[in-house]
Amino acid sequence: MHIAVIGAGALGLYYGGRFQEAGAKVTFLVREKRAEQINENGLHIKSTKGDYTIENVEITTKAEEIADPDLVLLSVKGYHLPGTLDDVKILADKGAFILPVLNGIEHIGILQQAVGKDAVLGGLCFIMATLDEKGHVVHSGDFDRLVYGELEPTQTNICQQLDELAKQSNIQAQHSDDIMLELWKKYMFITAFSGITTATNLPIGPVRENKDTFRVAEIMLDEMKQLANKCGSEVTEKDVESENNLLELDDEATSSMHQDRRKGLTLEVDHLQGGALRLAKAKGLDVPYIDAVHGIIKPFES
Ligand SMILES: NC(=O)C1=CN([C@@H]2O[C@H](COP(=O)(O)OP(=O)(O)OC[C@H]3O[C@@H](n4cnc5c(N)ncnc54)[C@H](OP(=O)(O)O)[C@@H]3O)[C@@H](O)[C@H]2O)C=CC1
Ligand SMILES: CC(C)(CO)C(=O)C(=O)O
Repeated sequence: MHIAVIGAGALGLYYGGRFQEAGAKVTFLVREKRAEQINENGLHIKSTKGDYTIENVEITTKAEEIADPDLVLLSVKGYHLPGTLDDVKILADKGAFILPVLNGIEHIGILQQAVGKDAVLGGLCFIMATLDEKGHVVHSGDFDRLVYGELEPTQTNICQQLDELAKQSNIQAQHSDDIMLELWKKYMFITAFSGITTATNLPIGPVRENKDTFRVAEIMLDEMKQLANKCGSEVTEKDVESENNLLELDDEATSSMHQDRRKGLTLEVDHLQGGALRLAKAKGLDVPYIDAVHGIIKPFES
């Protein structure tokens, strides 16, 4: 399989690297500055599951130069999605399916509108990864689950090819038969987790210790469940409980959004909490806790 990775950031480099390690052909489509950094330092994975250096790195800054892609792994931040759409179209026109792994939900509709429903798969990840100063990915924690699945019946074949590749890869992979439900469950969790850790500027331990603070996160989970239901996804109370790994995370665990706040980087506030508010408004649903937390974290967005 030939995989084009758009965004050789934390997730793109990690999963692209793992797929290359398993024998896939992987081309990274990057922007100029990242290309210079990769040419200088190469691409390397530092991971609790074993390090890996990508040999014979294939990078390009032009989507037109990528021949016969089967799959595009789209792993940019939500605020960079509009800037990738021309390249996504070029690659979809060459016959590639698009596997977005962004947190959130709005990007699915945006991509479907750009390249048609048949080309867009559903995908998400559970992993803690970041780039270091050399542009190498550092994977911490012991999980790296990639969940993917068909949003349209025409996507069975490419998902089966991905199953075969995933079996050979050093990652936890799950082919879901209801990827929309999985996307909503992750969206529910990440909206609450990133919201509360970023708003308090604390990891989950101290948040959990203070009942009044933790209750805010729990109510956000409930509001997200109601939103998922309004949007046609049957997230249940049981899903809320089992997705509520807020209770099981290590005390120091925090969201990638909170880590980005600590580093002074741009945050995905509009893509995650902002997206939830737009959807809630369209469905006539009140989500006052998400609204309040969105307001609190907005000043740190950029
Ligand atoms: N990191 C994590 O642990 C997790 C992240 N996620 C989600 O995954 C998504 C990706 O996050 P993450 O990998 O951390 O983000 P990163 O910021 O590490 O990587 C994104 C990369 O996209 C690149 N990029 C942006 N626009 C373009 C473009 N037009 N063409 C090519 N490359 C581009 C950026 O490159 P440049 O250097 O050019 O700016 C950057 O390297 C987010 O939605 C995040 O919420 C989900 C689970 C865990
Ligand atoms: C919670 C976590 C680390 C799980 O992948 C995540 O998605 C994020 O913080 O962005």
